[in-house]
Amino acid sequence: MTDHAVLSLEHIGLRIGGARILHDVSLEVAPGEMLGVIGPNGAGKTTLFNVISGVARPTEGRVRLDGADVTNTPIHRRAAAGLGRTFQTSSLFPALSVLENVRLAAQAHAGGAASVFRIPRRSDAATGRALECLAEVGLAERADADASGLAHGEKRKLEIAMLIAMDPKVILLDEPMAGVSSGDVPAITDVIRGLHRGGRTVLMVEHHMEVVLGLVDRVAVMHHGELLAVDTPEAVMANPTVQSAYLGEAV
Ligand SMILES: Nc1ncnc2c1ncn2[C@@H]1O[C@H](COP(=O)(O)OP(=O)(O)OP(=O)(O)O)[C@@H](O)[C@H]1O
Repeated sequence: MTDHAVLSLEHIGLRIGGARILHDVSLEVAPGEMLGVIGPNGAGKTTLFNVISGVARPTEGRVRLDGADVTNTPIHRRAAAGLGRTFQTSSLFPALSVLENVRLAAQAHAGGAASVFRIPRRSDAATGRALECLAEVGLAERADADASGLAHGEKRKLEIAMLIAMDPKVILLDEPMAGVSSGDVPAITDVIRGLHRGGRTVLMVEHHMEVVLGLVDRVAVMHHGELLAVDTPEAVMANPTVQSAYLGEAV
């Protein structure tokens, strides 16, 4: 491992029963880097994110966050150490306002319990932080709307605002464009680009190839649980092994 990696995977392997889900995956991610993870269906992308975030334990190898071995660290402690994963839409509180949802995330990060029964007062520090996060994703003017009334693309922005409120060093985005209408793709792309500009490290699994190739510094290509290539988008697109992994389809 180099001194510079904010996230480091060392020879990660995962077997479930007799099945080899991940095999010898080694990867180093530099601070502030944006890395795309691509690969055909079933390649192991989501499982790799599960290993990084602590949802799954690898059967071989180590995960390091800022140099510290977090391989056996539970999910919530990894989150407190700066590893953030997008909230799914199902984790929004639909009856609360957009602002209140983000404020709960800010409050949870500050050490309070995220509960609908303990909503902090409007004037507190968490409110200010929540408003900043909403401004960062372009949702400030929707602060008072009910979360349930948001359009799908706006909900995605709200999920990202809630993530920012947790102040993560490393952000994992699992298919941020899934279910997003083509009209909303440019706006969500801009929000993700903004995360990166803020100096955060972002890893993104995404099937929408144009989005990935247009956003990331490097692309990691997975196939059958192994890392086939990690390189710039241009080099990956030109890589014959990668092309054959996609069964001859244009990448
Ligand atoms: N808990 C599990 N038990 C058994 N097999 C599993 C388990 N979790 C994942 N797998 C298998 O591991 C492989 C990788 O799955 P994973 O969801 O990580 O792939 P993926 O690249 O994210 O796929 P997709 O692009 O379709 O989301 C698949 O063949 C899947 O069926």
